Parts: sequence; C-alpha cells; structure tokens
Amino acid sequence: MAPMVEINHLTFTYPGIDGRPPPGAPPLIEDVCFSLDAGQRCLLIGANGAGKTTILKILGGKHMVDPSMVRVLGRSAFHDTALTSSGDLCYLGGEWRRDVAFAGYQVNIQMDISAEKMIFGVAGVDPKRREELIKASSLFHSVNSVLKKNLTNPTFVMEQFNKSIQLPLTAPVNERNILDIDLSWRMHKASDGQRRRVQICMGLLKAFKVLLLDEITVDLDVLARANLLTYLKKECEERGATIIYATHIFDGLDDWPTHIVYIAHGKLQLALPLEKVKEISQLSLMRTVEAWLRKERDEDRRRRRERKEKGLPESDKVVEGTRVIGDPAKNAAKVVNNGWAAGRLTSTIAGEENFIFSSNSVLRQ
Ligand SMILES: Nc1ncnc2c1ncn2[C@@H]1O[C@H](COP(=O)(O)OP(=O)(O)OP(=O)(O)O)[C@@H](O)[C@H]1O
Repeated sequence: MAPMVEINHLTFTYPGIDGRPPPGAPPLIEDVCFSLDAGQRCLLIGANGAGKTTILKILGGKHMVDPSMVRVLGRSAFHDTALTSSGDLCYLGGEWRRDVAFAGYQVNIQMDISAEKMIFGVAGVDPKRREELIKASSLFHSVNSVLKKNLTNPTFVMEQFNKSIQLPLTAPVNERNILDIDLSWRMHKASDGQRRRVQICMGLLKAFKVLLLDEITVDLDVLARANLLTYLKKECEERGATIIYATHIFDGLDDWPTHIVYIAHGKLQLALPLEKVKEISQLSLMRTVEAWLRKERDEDRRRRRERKEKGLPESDKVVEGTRVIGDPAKNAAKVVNNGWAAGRLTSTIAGEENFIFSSNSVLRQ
C-alpha cells in the first residue's frame, strides 16, 4: 500500500517580496525525506526555528513545492485543493488562535458567537462523531471534581493525568471526555483554553485521514490534553489515520508516537520507529530530546567560536534587509514555490516591516 505521507528530498526557501526565493538564498529545508503509513503517529521534534512549522505547512498545502517532493494520500497537497476541502487532510496550527474556517469564511475566534453556532456551522459532519468530541462524560466530571479539590497536590494531579492517559482504548466512548465543550460558551468571553477546545473540535469534526498538528495543546489543561492525545491515538488505531505532531511538550508522550522525526536547521537528523529510539536511548523521551538538543546547541556554539577565531562572521548566512545571502555555489536552492498560502499574506512573505521568526521564538521575545 502507498504511504499516506511521503516526503522526497524536500527542499524549500521562503520567497522574498517579489514572490521568488532571494538569489543565492540557502534552502531553509534541505533534502528532507521520510514517509508514514496508515495508523502511524509521528512526533516532529526540533529546536526553535528548526523548520517544523514550515514542513507541516508544506504538507498542509500552504506553500507550493514541486509535486514530486511531497505527496499526501498520493496527491499534491498544494495543487489538489480537494484534499483539504474534503477534510481528508487537516492542518491545525498556531494561527487557529485567531481565525477558524466557519461556514466557508475565516471567522475571528474571539467574536461574539456561541460555541454551538461555530461547531454546528460545519456542514457534512457525522453527528455521532460531533457528539463524541463535544461531550463530557460522567467519568470526567467525577475525576474533575476530585481533581479540583486536590489541585494543590501536584503528585495527585500527575497520578490522575497518567491514569487518564492510560484509560483502555476499548473503553466506551461515552466514558471518555474528549474536549468537554459547553455549547453555550460565548467565544469573546471564553478563556484561551476554552477557545482552543472549540477550535480543535472544529478541526477534528470531519474524519480526517491525515492530521497535521502544530503544537495546539499549549492552552489545554492536563486532562484535556491527555484525553485529546488518547482520542487521537484511537483515531490512528481504529481508523488507520496518520498524524504528525510537532511539539515541545513531552508529558505523557513516551508511548504515544509510533515514529520520531528529528529536524535541525532544516535538515533531517533522524526518522525512526519509537522502538528503535528506545533501543538507542534508555532515557525518557523528554530526556532523550533534551540530550539531542543540547548536543546540537553545543555544536552550533563550537562552530560559531571557530568561525570567529578565523575572523569570519559567526554565521555563514548573512542577512541583508529582506535577503538571506549565502554561498550561491554551495547553497543554491532548487526551489519551486510562490510562497502564497491560502491564509494570510503576512504569514508567508518576508519583508522589512514583516520580521519573521519561528512561532515559538516570537513568544520568547
Ligand atoms: N514566512 C517566512 N519567511 C521567511 N522565513 C521564515 C518564515 N517563517 C519562518 N521563517 C524562518 O524559517 C525558520 C524555521 O521556522 P519554523 O517556524 O518552521 O520553525 P519551527 O521549528 O516550527 O520553530 P518553533 O519550534 O520555534 O515553532 C526560522 O528560521 C524562521 O525564522
């Protein structure tokens, strides 16, 4: 059977203001290859600015690349818009904090509208699936009320979190809370986490075949996150869906993924099944990733020091205004892209008034 997601020698550079990659710009993503089959769950790992969001957006059809470089369900995500409009391919990313697609329009998630209107405004949805995503269960409410009384006891909270994530996948759906949405929430008055739940719910309403998650669990409380992860695992195991999840939060993820992909500076460092990673490292997933990133940082520092000692600029990429200039002979990007995404212009075009950072480096400012 053909892979659900196939990345073949993916190379990409963001375009300049004229819609073309700046001449001589080194590729931001370089020669990345990996593929995933039905039912597989991949954690996409990398330091801030490594290129995770860029890869997910390319897979989500938001940037144009040569169709041979990226295939989702055997099709080109950018050229075959039916992939996303049918719901077979779903991308949930950071910009969901502000806008969601509602009844064919981009709607501001903070406007005065009820959660019910937003969720029920999505057409062509299986009512049972919608119910499952929205509904709170009696089990959740009992666990939640116990938790609320014990919030000052972190050990207790962690125990409940671990128990919750280990609920058997065979447990009836009505015994698990997924997003616990109150349909009467008014979006302009909802908390960030409540808004985020509605956004995630809307993204998951259609039975996706491939789901791309760009750290969407940051606003969720521990229980909501655990339940969502369990639900997503079930989606892969029962329906053969494929998920790629970029994250920096590793709580409860030790046994969640089937595969790990590690990217550094836009280059693939490792793409392995989880068992292989566990064979290489006896540490927890978080400690393993921490060790990889520490090694990467130390090597970067050593390289910068060596360049400085030789009287060279610390980085081999010289940024001039909107241009990133490298050694054209070494770095020439074989890129086909117009950088236009079906989203907002500002998120894809580099310019002097439009400084671009990775999503998390902005938060760190
Ligand atoms: N629209 C853009 N135009 C030009 N460069 C961009 C654009 N968006 C991101 N970049 C650059 O691409 C690089 C990779 O960014 P990306 O957001 O893909 O990283 P990331 O791995 O998702 O990081 P984080 O973990 O911080 O979210 C960064 O150096 C960033 O500055």
